[in-house]
Amino acid sequence: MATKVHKVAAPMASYLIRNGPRFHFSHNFSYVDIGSFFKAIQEDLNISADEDGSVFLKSSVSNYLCRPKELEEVCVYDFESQYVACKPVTGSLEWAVPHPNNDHLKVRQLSMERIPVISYLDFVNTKEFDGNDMFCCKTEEIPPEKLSSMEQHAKACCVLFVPFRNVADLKLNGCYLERWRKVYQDGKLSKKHEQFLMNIQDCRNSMNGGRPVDMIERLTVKPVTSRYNDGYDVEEEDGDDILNEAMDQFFLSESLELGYDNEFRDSRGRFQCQSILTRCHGSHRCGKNLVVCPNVQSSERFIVVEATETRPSETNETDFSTCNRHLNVKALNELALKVVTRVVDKNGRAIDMGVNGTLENVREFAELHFCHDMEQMRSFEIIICAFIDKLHKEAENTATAIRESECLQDYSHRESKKRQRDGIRCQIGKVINNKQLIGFLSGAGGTGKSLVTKTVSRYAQKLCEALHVMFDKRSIVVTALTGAAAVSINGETTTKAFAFKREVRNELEEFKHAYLVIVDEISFASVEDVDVLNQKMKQILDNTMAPFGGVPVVFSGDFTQLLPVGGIPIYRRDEGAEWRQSINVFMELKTNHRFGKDLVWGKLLGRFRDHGPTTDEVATINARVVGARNGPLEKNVPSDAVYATKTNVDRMAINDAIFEKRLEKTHFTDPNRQPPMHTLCIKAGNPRFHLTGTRKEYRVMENKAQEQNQRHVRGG
Ligand SMILES: Nc1ncnc2c1ncn2[C@@H]1O[C@H](COP(=O)(O)OP(=O)(O)OP(=O)(O)O)[C@@H](O)[C@H]1O
Repeated sequence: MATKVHKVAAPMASYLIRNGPRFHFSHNFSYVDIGSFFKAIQEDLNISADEDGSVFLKSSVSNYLCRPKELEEVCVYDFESQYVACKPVTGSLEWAVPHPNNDHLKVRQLSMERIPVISYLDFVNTKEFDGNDMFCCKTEEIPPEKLSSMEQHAKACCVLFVPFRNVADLKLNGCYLERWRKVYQDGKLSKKHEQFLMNIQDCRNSMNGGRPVDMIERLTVKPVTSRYNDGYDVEEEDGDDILNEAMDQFFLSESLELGYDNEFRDSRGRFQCQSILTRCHGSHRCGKNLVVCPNVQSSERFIVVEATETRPSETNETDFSTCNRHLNVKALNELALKVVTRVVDKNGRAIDMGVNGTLENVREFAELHFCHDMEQMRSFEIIICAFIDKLHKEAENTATAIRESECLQDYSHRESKKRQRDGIRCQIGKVINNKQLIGFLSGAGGTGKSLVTKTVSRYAQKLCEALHVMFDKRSIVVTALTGAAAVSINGETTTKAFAFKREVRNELEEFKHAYLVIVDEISFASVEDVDVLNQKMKQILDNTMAPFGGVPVVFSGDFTQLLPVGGIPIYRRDEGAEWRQSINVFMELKTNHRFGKDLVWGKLLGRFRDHGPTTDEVATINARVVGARNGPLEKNVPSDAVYATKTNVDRMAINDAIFEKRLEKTHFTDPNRQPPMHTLCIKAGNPRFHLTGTRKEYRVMENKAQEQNQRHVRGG
């Protein structure tokens, strides 16, 4: 890790370690190649050199095998972390067995331990022999296929933690497993080594397990077509059973001491699953999923499902077996009659609800999610109605085939359903004036633009699921002009989604079920960007007649925020006229929700945006400067405060200061003491200044790095 606020994940830390020259490290590393030990074992650990003196075994292997007599009881792990083969110095130890480089190398103990870097791929996943028993303690009869993976696992463990000179030392009764078992049972494995092994095994066992899928792919809801045929009952699944099961899991897992890891929503979007790394001695577990309800505060976890509308589906003639990606009018008819469930808290307040695509339902959903913000509610209504309208259109396109399959049904019954659906569609269509929506969702930062677009996706996802229609990253194409904005709305960049930088290939298949396109951070778009988007969408969707290929589009952003890099902004009177004219709905959000805890500040920023600062407002800000007269004191700045700085030099200085504070708490001033294992300090700069982890040296290095960077910035 680097500082309190800038943590480096394990893969990045490992990358930095491997590509070190540019960085300083508080700890040293040594690579333990267990693979070469395995290879040497095959050759019976036979160390020899031929006539011209070339060594048969890898040096790390021969170093260990010839280690001095004093180190007889030292295992590979400790040898690699505490000793080194080097030119003879006072106090260095003699090899016990003639070493291939006997004449110019001896063994010396390091003053500062190194961290052995071990590849967990050399270990076996303990799931292969059940029970996650790393120490292979279970002695009951083991099936032969499990025995061989246990043996392999025991071999790796023995090589690392059992002192040996020859293969016989690693085996008992001819097998590694017996030796490893004995070592553990005799208490010869230290607690420290046990912990290291557990860490390695955790990495190995969790490989490819629980890795969250692509953020965008997570949205995909696959249609479940067989449910109806299997007698699947909507009311039953929406009822208490699923909830009780989820809550059972939740309470069960709460009793454990857990560290949270990944989070993802279940496919129904109702519960949030958290996958957790758990670890217990003995019955060693690696990962676990638990389910919580995302909308409920911890004090209000008891929730019930209440079906407020109990009108049952009026027929049982549903046949969704043909329904896959394709919508049909019948499914839409059925949906309007479906029970709409609401999840309520213990006080009876609704906290989540089902969807059925009617205008009434859309409005209720909006009320639930936007807490009386009328502009947000209206914007949501317009955008989601454009989506639903497109769904109806697609259903109409597939209607011919469906009608044929329905020809044996009672004509009048079919007609009455059609009338009902036409009524619903008419209401939805009116909201968007029966036009292709090309909307602009605007509002200052914090007014909830992202929340509106996310809620649209949420409703759409639920609706598609209820319709048994595939919902994926192309059902609503969520894009943003910048990568950072794209990540924050779980989308992709507009450039990537619409092939800005390459020829359009055959994307129609991928996009033919696109019901809505969202383009966020539109202030970053230049006039050319919008033009390219229009052309590309026409090409991809194979529809040159309608703007943007005929799919509803919502541009979202705030022109008082950042401008395009190097292009002409689209709000310019002349150049952006075409874009402005294409917009047929303008939605502006006005209530700022980001500053709920500091309304004065929120209002002040709002006025800044609209009119520029007044003298009084400048005075208000100055009164809040840390250290100013009557202003807040530095010691009162919360430790998790976010800093905005103008230059990288300031940013670095602040980060360094935070890090320095942490070191004060965790590191010793004595340079001879080992830096603690919990913090690995990696710092860019000149590697000549070696970071040993003491506070004093760190400060020296920090000043040098600072100086260099200052020079760099000034010079550049
Ligand atoms: N109706 C609401 N009720 C409560 N909180 C809300 C509401 N609308 C938005 N928020 C909260 O306000 C914060 C800002 O919302 P959001 O990020 O959607 O704004 P934004 O307009 O997209 O901002 P920016 O332009 O900076 O990206 C978020 O934490 C969001 O959850």
